[in-house]
Amino acid sequence: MRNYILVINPGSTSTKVAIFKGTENLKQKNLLHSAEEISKFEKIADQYEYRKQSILSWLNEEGISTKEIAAVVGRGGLLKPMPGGTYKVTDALVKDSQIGIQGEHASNLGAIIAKSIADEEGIEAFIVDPVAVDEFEDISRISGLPELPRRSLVHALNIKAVSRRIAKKMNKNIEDVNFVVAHLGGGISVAAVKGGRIIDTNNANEGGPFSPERAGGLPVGDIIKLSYSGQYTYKELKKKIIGKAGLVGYLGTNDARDVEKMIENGDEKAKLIFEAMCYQIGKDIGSYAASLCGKVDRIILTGGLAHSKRLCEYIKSMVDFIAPVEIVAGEDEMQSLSEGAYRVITGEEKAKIYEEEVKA
Ligand SMILES: Nc1ncnc2c1ncn2[C@@H]1O[C@H](COP(=O)(O)OP(=O)(O)O)[C@@H](O)[C@H]1O
Ligand SMILES: CCCC(=O)OP(=O)(O)O
Repeated sequence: MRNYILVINPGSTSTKVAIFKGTENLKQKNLLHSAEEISKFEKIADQYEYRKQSILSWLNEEGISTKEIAAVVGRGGLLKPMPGGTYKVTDALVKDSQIGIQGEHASNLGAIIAKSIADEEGIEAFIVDPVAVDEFEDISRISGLPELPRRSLVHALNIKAVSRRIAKKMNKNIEDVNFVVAHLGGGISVAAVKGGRIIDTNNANEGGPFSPERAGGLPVGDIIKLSYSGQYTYKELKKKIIGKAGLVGYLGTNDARDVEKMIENGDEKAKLIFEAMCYQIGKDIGSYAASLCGKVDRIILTGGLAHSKRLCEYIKSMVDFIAPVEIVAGEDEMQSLSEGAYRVITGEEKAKIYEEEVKA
């Protein structure tokens, strides 16, 4: 009897897996991948077989047969720019995930692994609100250099889920409310969400505030100089900006809890850097409030960093003149993935087809 939905959420150092029955989370595990293990692979897509086997072993340990799974749902990656929603994983979607059409990121593995497990069982695979969700208004795409348009690469899954949750709490339809949502995790997205659509955001990999691991927006002239300095290869500089910058670059840790301990022990540098991160987040919230012409019903702080009282208080003191601030600490990605698949399985929503939705 096929009763379960298998949920797969690949991150840079772990793969979160869960088994849902309907919308109830029955079992969840964070399968950790050591830096040593991951570094053996040249490209992210090469990790496919290794991560798939970890998932199958976990199912085995839990005594769950793949014959009990009705559908598989994965986090969607850096595909072609696409509208939000639940998508059936087609061959074209898998191909673009393998290529990493907008870049390399662990989320590209979600669709690849989901489809492979689903195909072996003759069932369907889905992704929900992938990182490549693009609902930008035309004006948001203009960067100042015609060759380099601004791109929407964003924590769409959690941003849309918390937006739905807060709209419900306000007894409002999502179409009738505007939010500025800051997803504050390993990467940071600050987004203007107008009636449920993400109409503008920073690129969470390459712009916006600096984050626990990422540099965020950098002075353009200086980064060109650094690129040609001979100090770094292309790969080294990319890795530095995405994984060895932000809190890691200044303080040697990506764990905000460690930084808070340093501050409590009187470390002035740690205080300055932590507050600079909060300050940059606050400034971007103000900027996206302006994108919404100040018509902001709520500011929402979410992601792992939103567990930090110090961080939330700092940002609140900067932005609560704009709108009331809601804190949704952590993220609801596994639940949101399962719900996206469930809405399709139960016929409440029709799965979108990638090839029909994306521009050629
Ligand atoms: N209770 C907490 N207090 C302060 N910071 C926290 C807490 N829990 C998690 N964090 C921080 O949140 C960040 C990770 O956020 P998370 O949303 O889990 O990221 P990702 O899913 O992108 O890896 C880390 O810097 C971590 O230290
Ligand atoms: C590339 C945007 C998505 C992102 O940054 O995700 P993580 O924070 O999970 O790396």
